[in-house]
Amino acid sequence: MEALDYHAEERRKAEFDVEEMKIVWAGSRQAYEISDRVARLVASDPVFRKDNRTMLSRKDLFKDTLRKAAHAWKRIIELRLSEEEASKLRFFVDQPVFTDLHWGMFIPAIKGQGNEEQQQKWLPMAYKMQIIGCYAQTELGHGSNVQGLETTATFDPETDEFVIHSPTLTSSKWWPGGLGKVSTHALIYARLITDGQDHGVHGFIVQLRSLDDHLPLPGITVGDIGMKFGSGAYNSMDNGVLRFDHVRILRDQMLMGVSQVTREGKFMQSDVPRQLVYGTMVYVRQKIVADASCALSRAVCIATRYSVVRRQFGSHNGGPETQVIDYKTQQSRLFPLLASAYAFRFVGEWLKWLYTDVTQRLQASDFSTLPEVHACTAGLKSVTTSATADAIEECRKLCGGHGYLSSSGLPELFAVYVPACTYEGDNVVLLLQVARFLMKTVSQLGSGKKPVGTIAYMGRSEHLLQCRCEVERAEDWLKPNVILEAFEARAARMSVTCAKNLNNFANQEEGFAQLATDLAEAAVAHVQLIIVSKFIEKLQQDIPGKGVKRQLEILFNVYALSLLHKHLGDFVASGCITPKQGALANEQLRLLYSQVHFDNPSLLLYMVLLLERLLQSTSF
Ligand SMILES: CC/C=C\C/C=C\C/C=C\C/C=C\C/C=C\CCCC(=O)SCCNC(=O)CCNC(=O)[C@H](O)C(C)(C)COP(=O)(O)OP(=O)(O)OC[C@H]1O[C@@H](n2cnc3c(N)ncnc32)[C@H](O)[C@@H]1OP(=O)(O)O
Ligand SMILES: Cc1cc2nc3c(=O)[nH]c(=O)nc-3n(C[C@H](O)[C@H](O)[C@H](O)COP(=O)(O)OP(=O)(O)OC[C@H]3O[C@@H](n4cnc5c(N)ncnc54)[C@H](O)[C@@H]3O)c2cc1C
Repeated sequence: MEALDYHAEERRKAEFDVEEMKIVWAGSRQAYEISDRVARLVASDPVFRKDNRTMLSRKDLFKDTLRKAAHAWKRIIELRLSEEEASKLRFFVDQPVFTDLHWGMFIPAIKGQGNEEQQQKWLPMAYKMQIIGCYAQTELGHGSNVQGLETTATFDPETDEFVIHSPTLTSSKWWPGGLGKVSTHALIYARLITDGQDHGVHGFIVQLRSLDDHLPLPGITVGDIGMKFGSGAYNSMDNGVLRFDHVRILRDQMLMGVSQVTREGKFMQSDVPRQLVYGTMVYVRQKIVADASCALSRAVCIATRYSVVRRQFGSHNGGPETQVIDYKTQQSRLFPLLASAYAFRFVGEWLKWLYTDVTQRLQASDFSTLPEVHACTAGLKSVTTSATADAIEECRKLCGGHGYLSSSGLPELFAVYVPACTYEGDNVVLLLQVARFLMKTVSQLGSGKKPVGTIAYMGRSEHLLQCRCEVERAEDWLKPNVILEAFEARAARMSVTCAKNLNNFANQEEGFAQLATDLAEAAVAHVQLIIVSKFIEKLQQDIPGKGVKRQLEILFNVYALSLLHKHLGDFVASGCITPKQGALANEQLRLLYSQVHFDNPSLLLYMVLLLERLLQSTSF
């Protein structure tokens, strides 16, 4: 049977309503319709072709990218696409490009950290792309440590200007996307200095290139930092280097939404947390979580198609060989990745709500949920991108030799995706931020301050440290409350143990440094609990369509039980489950794999409906 006929056959065998499942994946019928419409628009437009990407030189790749970006902008204007449709179109063009940072960071930063006048001045030009902006925070010497940045912005009361300067080689801005060739402006994060006093890092809008001839302005040295990982991939992006030699900007070019400098040079810190200067990073981190589910679904889609079509060994009496998807080892490697795509999709939907909620609260000067939002965005960005990067590599291996071919789509997908573990915050550094939040919560347990939201379970830690999971048979692991309690007990035990061990150190900072690995692992346990709990909440919603909810329940159990199996040591050490109960969980997982199989290609292949036209380079 031809591969495509087989796919059609597999779809027909689906025991659930594929059309409704597409809506679940997209988040709503409207979102699905927009995605499908824009995906068809991109797939049918030869300008957006991708199959030649890995064969182009860096220069031709960059020209090709500029051409696509210009064509995308032209189509957005011609078709009067909405902001959501335009964002989808840029997403489906699927090539790292300067507009990612212009729309994804430069504009959000002005909206989040600029005052009303600055928004009115800069946003209209940015929306019309009369100026192109980038987000220039990282320097050659500092990326993770934002408070270590060296670029200076010194206020000159004589002229009512800031002098932007790169005092050292390591203060050179290094990495900003869009900086190397395209951006006319940058959002520069620099040390604010007034009257000899250093007020820490703040944002400044600085013009880099002339709007007439695009040449760098006086005092500006700017260029591209060169080839990056792999051919094609992120080399379509002009990540750049930038140095300032006493460049003067007007005072009103400091973003004044969070803090201000008066005409007299007085620094005014509004009564808002200084960390709002980091707000754009929080915004992007929550976007990256949803993006992880997309990248993961693409890799799993390729690996599933291969696994359904590929046959190897097992022929009897000249009959067909065995489909590799029927091997238990293939299933145990592939199906948890399929389940993870859904898990990340749903937690990404929730995180978008959490971010929207905190944005509304901030407008009412309610900062109460800011610490939790920071911990959730940092932790989920870290855990989902690490898992997705590992999963894309696993999908390559699941496809045998073909997975290593560019035409499989996997090498390019891997090369474009893996920097997500680094940009917008190194994943370990972000886990340590989560750990800091966990330790602070544990330290306050006796204070009467009741933990709420995603950390509420910590308020039940006394019970959780004693609880024993009620599992006597494998099918007991199919109960969401049993799984949830196991994950809560594991996370609580790991955090409380770290907190106790920290008390063995006279100096908390020294203790945190010595226990950093344990703290990072406790952070992972906390974040995985959030993902599991949001999947459960999704299943508690009304999910229409024949068999759709049933399939999602199977995927939930595959996701949770495969994690439990992978981290069994943590769960058993927490005392909440016994080795025998762990074995029963693994037995249940094996049973689930056989259920997922018969629907798997349909589950996956409907996702292909959205993406296969974009995986033009996938040749099998
Ligand atoms: C290709 C596209 C694919 C996917 C994306 C899709 C859409 C996205 C849209 C647009 C983006 C486009 C493309 C994305 C691709 C590439 C872009 C990449 C851009 C970048 O990389 S920009 C640079 C990113 N850099 C970082 O993330 C730096 C990481 N470091 C930090 O954030 C900080 O240095 C720190 C948090 C590690 C430490 O900060 P600090 O020293 O000031 O703070 P402390 O650790 O001392 O903590 C003090 C206190 O503050 C709290 N805190 C810290 N941070 C925050 C925060 N952000 N919000 C709220 N609170 C915060 C901390 O918890 C402490 O509180 P406590 O109560 O005192 O404990
Ligand atoms: C493709 C790409 C695009 C980018 N785009 C932009 C952009 O547009 N704008 C921008 O400003 N930046 C951008 N960046 C830079 C990016 O944000 C930084 O690289 C990132 O924040 C990591 O910082 P770093 O490079 O200093 O890594 P480092 O912090 O030097 O990390 C190196 C190692 O040190 C470890 N480490 C560091 N600190 C600690 C600690 N306290 N405890 C334990 N371990 C620690 C890390 O875990 C890691 O293993 C981009 C980077 C990439 C790769």
